[in-house]
Amino acid sequence: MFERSRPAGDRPSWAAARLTWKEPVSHPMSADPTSRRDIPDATVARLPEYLRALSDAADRGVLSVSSEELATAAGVRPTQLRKDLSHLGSYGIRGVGYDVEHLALEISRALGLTQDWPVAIVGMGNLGRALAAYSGFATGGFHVAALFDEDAALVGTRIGDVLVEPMADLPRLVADRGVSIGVIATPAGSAQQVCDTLVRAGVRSVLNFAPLVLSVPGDVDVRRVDLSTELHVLAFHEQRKQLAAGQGQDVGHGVGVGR
Ligand SMILES: NC(=O)c1ccc[n+]([C@@H]2O[C@H](COP(=O)([O-])OP(=O)(O)OC[C@H]3O[C@@H](n4cnc5c(N)ncnc54)[C@H](O)[C@@H]3O)[C@@H](O)[C@H]2O)c1
Repeated sequence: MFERSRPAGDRPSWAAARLTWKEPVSHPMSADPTSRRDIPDATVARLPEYLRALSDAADRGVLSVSSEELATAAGVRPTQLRKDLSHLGSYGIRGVGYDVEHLALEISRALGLTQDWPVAIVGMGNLGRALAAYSGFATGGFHVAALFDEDAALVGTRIGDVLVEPMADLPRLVADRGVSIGVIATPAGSAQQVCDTLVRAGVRSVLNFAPLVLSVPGDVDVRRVDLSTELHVLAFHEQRKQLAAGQGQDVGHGVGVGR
């Protein structure tokens, strides 16, 4: 159970809180922004889950949470949570726990979500259109700044307020709109070429939905999202459970190399 609460709705919105948040002068990370590099990658990977749990708590009007409550909501051990949050300089208060809003803002700041991130999406097919229309981007400081496709029939159409632009205009629009993150939603066959175009235009962070490993210069970060991989892992565990229950069966599917 979460400890203290106030009525949902009687709190500033996350967006408003993000905009009005002021760094405490004495905070270790405000004194030296480069110290954020000391947060281990595994901790960084768990921070979004903590933020989601805190956001859920705030939506219910909860003011403070214990490390046990937050750990349970995020699906980690309390010791792991405390260790992760110690990298942010957040130790909570004994008997009170963590202030939900303050911790959410600290995590948002550590993740870089307190600033605006213009995103460009390339490939306006089924997936690209769904991503472009996804309103959840805006809550993290991300906004869809540009959309691109090579298909002349799609260029000039709109998804929400944003026009689909031709690939030839990508370098200029990426520069003009300060795009910092590129999303690749093209078929695998064109993803490397699209990635090269984004990188040449100055993009240094790429979210790749196409099923292939991209080659990029050392200063470019690539994250790959692959639902098939997640399903494969689930299938593995499901198979284990079935075998343990004595009902395993091989229905003769080939190995899934043709994603
Ligand atoms: N990661 C995941 O979990 C996941 C889920 C679904 C789809 N996908 C992948 O996402 C990609 C898109 O899937 P989809 O169903 O939207 O495909 P789609 O065929 O509907 O759309 C692809 C779009 O990319 C455009 N395109 C192709 N080459 C291009 C290029 N060189 N420059 C600019 N635009 C180009 C096409 O004109 C088309 O509009 C595929 O690689 C697919 O495998 C990944």
